[in-house]
Amino acid sequence: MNKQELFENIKRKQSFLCVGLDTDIKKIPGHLLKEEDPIFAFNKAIIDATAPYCIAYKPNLAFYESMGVKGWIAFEKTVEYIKKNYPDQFIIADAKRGDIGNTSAMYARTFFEELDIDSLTVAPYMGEDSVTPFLSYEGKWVILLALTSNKGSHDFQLTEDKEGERLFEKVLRKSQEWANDQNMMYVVGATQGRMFEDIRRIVPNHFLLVPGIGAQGGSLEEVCRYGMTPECGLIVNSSRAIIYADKSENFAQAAKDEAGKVQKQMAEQLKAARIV
Ligand SMILES: O=C(O)c1cc(=O)[nH]c(=O)n1[C@@H]1O[C@H](COP(=O)(O)O)[C@@H](O)[C@H]1O
Repeated sequence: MNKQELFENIKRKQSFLCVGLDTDIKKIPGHLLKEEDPIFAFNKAIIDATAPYCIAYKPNLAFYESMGVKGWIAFEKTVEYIKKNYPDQFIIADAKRGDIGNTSAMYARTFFEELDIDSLTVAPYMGEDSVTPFLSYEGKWVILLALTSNKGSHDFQLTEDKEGERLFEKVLRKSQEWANDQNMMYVVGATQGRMFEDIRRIVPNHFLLVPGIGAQGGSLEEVCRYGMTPECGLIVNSSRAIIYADKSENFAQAAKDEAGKVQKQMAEQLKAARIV
């Protein structure tokens, strides 16, 4: 999916919500455990319930890999299900990969050839040759970690060099030598508030993947105030607050209600910015 198609989907659905499929066998409703593949059964119900309100899904690989082969199968089935039934959804494999060049090339093959997923989160800290193997796939996206939502983002990302440039700023600046706003996005946590202003000075047109609303307490309103562009430029993720809104047999309806609520707030933001 290219940038223009993504923007068209955002306008049509009046939403820039990404539902995070962080599916934990210990958190899903008990009645699903008798299903042959409980993780996939849960994801399928969540996807069917939330698809009208979102434009992207982000399965986080940690939740699947923690279950070994069974988890990997559930992940593949989930990706296939979205592609077959909701082909307008942008799929993000949240795997935070990146390694020496020939190893990154194998990760790229896994996610972009074998699974044919739209995008992958990538860690930038091994530098250019660890990122460029992901960039040779037409129509695929690298989503590079820039300023993350967690407390530990202060440990490295906010440290300054002698010239006063912070590490996340260096990541944003340097990586533009490798890619552009048609094949790279950046992760910026919703908890980072006014930092979005600094980020937009360096990357005014790139899409940002913004996790951290909902369970982590980030403010959608603040993210939009400081981070939105004329083409929206935001994909805002919420995982736990949507998929575990209710742990009874009513879980899918509760996820639908929660996604619907966030979509309404997003529609208001898009209207206020005169995007829709
Ligand atoms: O790359 C990510 O998606 C990510 C980056 C970041 O800075 N913070 C962050 O929370 N995430 C991911 O976004 C999701 C957030 O989940 P909730 O806090 O449950 O909405 C998890 O899958 C995290 O791994």
